[in-house]
Amino acid sequence: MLRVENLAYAHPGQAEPYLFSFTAEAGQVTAVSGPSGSGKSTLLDLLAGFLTPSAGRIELDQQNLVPLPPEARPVSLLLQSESLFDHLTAARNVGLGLPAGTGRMEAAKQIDAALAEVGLEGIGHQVASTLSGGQKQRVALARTLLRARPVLLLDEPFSALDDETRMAVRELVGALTTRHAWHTILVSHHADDVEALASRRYVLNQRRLVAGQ
Ligand SMILES: Nc1ncnc2c1ncn2[C@@H]1O[C@H](COP(=O)(O)OP(=O)(O)OP(=O)(O)O)[C@@H](O)[C@H]1O
Repeated sequence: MLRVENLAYAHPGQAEPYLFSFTAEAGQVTAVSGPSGSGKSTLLDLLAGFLTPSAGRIELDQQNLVPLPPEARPVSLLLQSESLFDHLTAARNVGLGLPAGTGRMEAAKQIDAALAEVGLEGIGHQVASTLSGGQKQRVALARTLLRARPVLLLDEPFSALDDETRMAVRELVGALTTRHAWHTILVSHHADDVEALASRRYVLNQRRLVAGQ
């Protein structure tokens, strides 16, 4: 279980800190919504380690993550778009999720398996700039698979996609979360994404997270 307790942070110039507390279960999507400027990205940045809280804990299965720098956290981040290197092939982008020193044969095997799992068998040779928005998000998810980190942060991940693609990628996120027991935190403005995916919902209100409907 991911347990966030009284995680406090104020941006420069803010008199009152955000104070975040919530829990997220393995294998489930936990949604965080709230109006623009309410602090959703601030929460994700704290979880990813890009911001340092003034107090509070982030515990994953009893381990406190707060002292860990971003690269050592068991956390992956998937944004709206632009998370691939456009000049690299899909396979090279996926391979960035592998630990340094993975042998070539082993890397090729794992990359192929990850691409197949996200429904992109056989497109490994294609340069990322030639892929559709939905394919790019699938490649980013394949890279996340190889990173094998148990917390997945999603910041408006479907916003740049057309309706049909968004539903397919959304379904894939749900399936991967269940299969790999990820603690997936979804930040979304879209009620239908939250409705379709989230087992637990929180709303940011006056610098606090409150249980949503
Ligand atoms: N580096 C910063 N310095 C000062 N204030 C900041 C900084 N980053 C964010 N803020 C302020 O903190 C508040 C929360 O910002 P945040 O980006 O977390 O909101 P959000 O809910 O993610 O918004 P949106 O939905 O528009 O992305 C906003 O009032 C913003 O102006």
